[in-house]
Amino acid sequence: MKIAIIGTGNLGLSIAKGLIVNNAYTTLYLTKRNIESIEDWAAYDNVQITSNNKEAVKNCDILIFAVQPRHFEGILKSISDVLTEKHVLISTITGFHISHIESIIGKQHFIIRSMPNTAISVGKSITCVCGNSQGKKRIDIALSIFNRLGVSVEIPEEQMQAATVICASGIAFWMRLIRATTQGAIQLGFEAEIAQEMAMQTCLGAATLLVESGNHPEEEIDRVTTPGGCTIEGLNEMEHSGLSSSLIKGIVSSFNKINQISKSEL
Ligand SMILES: NC(=O)C1=CN([C@@H]2O[C@H](COP(=O)(O)OP(=O)(O)OC[C@H]3O[C@@H](n4cnc5c(N)ncnc54)[C@H](O)[C@@H]3O)[C@@H](O)[C@H]2O)C=CC1
Ligand SMILES: O=C(O)[C@@H]1CCC=N1
Repeated sequence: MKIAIIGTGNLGLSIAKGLIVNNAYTTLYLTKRNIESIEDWAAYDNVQITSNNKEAVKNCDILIFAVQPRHFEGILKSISDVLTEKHVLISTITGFHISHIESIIGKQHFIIRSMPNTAISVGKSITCVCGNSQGKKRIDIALSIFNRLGVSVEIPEEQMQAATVICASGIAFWMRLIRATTQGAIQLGFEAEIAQEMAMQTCLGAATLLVESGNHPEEEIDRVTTPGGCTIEGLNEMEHSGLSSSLIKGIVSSFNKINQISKSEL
């Protein structure tokens, strides 16, 4: 697979790392306006670095766009004359609707909208995808790329904003929970390093329990909460302080914001 990542910033570089570690390309082009910070990546086999998007498009079949929303339209216009029927376009751009992409380059192209997260760099992204009517014919290509870099699911485009909050912003939400747990552990007397190790591994253990058992979280909670014990004491105190409620309110705020951003992109 000849893959170009157009816009190699935070997300683009995470995708590049995932592709390189998993050996999931034959040729990989990484583009950026100022390539200085990514030049070292040219040391990997068959990785080309350029600021010339058209060159990357001409030499690749799969185009993954990871630029800020405000830059996307201009980039699409600038490459539209070199797009051909071989190209599959995969956008990761938040709030940028497929109809908007079609209005710039036409409906005839294979267009896929995706929402990965930065854990794609370690092969652990949950990536949601959807396509235009042409793109649906190539959705398997997108799913197979993203399945090598984690788990992917096809969802209706209407749910893409919600998926962005839960899956992409979700990385930041879970990081904050891990950090707060670490701070609690430090207060209980652990050194920062071991405190973070304990918080991370417990988080990983909890998620793995659910992934592997298919159980509901409350079933696993019941196994931990000894009647009259310390776990239920702590959990109830967290809930009195609004743990679940504050998480849900944060998710809804994030969703409202993404809808606002998305409207201004239309
Ligand atoms: N960061 C994240 O966790 C996620 C980001 N997204 C979306 O991915 C997109 C990129 O986000 P980030 O990586 O965080 O942004 P970023 O600002 O770190 O990266 C964007 C990159 O695009 C480059 N760029 C700008 N104009 C260009 C051009 N004409 N040609 C080539 N490269 C150009 C910039 O130099 C920059 O390196 C955004 O639309 C964002 O909404 C989606 C899911 C997760
Ligand atoms: O915060 C943002 O707006 C983008 C979308 C999801 C992750 N980063």
